[in-house]
Amino acid sequence: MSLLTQTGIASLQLCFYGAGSMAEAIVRGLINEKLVEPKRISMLNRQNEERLAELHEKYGIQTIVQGSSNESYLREADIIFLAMKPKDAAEALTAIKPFISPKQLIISVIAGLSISSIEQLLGGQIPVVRTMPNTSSTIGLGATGISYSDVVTPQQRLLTEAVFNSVGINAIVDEPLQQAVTGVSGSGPAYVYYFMEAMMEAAGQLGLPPEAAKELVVQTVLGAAEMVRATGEEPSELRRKVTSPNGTTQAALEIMAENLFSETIIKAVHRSAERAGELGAAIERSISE
Ligand SMILES: NC(=O)C1=CN([C@@H]2O[C@H](COP(=O)(O)OP(=O)(O)OC[C@H]3O[C@@H](n4cnc5c(N)ncnc54)[C@H](O)[C@@H]3O)[C@@H](O)[C@H]2O)C=CC1
Ligand SMILES: O=C(O)[C@@H]1CCC=N1
Repeated sequence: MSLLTQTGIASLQLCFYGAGSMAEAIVRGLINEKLVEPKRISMLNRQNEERLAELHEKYGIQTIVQGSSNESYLREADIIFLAMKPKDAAEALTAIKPFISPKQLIISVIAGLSISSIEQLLGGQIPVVRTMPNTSSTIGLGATGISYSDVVTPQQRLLTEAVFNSVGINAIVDEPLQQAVTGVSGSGPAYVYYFMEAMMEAAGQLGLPPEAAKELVVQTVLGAAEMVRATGEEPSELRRKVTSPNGTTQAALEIMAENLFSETIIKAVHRSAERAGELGAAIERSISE
């Protein structure tokens, strides 16, 4: 029997609270992987019927604007995913508290929001999972950091890991390390896209047609990531193999080093992690006010 079958996930009801890009990424992954039937997934949003209609059309999931029949979807869900922006979290969790019971599993994807803040807002005995996924979950290549509250059962852990395994890989981390995960893999896809944008711009400046530029850049990034994965070699070693003495790569890397490429990336990752802490602290302040 597969791990997924053992968890019994196919018979559960899942409710996503917040209908943004992260919720869509996970839903799309779950449906593509045939882990859960669309009719077992509901999604609630504060507003924006158009967005919900689009998601219903695209995935066949149940979509509901907050205030209509959302109460029953929340009560009946076995797993509730919290997927609104950090600034909306305190208000949203306060609003759903009356419909939540300790039989349910809460999985948050909200940057910075601590397990203790969720417990404060929803009540202490509810099993809570804090995660930091990324948007590559959409295509089954996500990377998710997972942390559990003390009352999450071994079965609920299996279930959580099955969900995030179905949309990529995951790492179980101590909760304080979720800020680091945010800086590395939560925000990480954006750094890679930024790098690709710059590569494509340079390709255009050098005369390559946009389509060829995009294809070459995409394949280069894909190939480089796959080389690290498939060979098991360190990126520094693979970089050395590309870099002929006094050749073209060395010339390019010298420009990068002169312009503090490495230091800039390191600073950026630290800043993202720090920002996750700030977002969490702002929620904590709003709870104690
Ligand atoms: N986008 C990303 O790459 C990642 C995002 N996250 C986290 O996921 C969460 C959502 O991010 P996105 O999907 O990018 O944001 P988004 O802005 O695309 O979606 C947020 C959704 O929540 C809804 N919402 C806001 N207040 C609500 C309320 N009171 N009740 C119900 N729905 C409400 C909004 O209408 C919107 O549809 C954030 O907390 C973010 O930190 C985590 C990892 C990666
Ligand atoms: O930018 C953000 O705040 C979210 C969290 C990680 C990726 N996106």
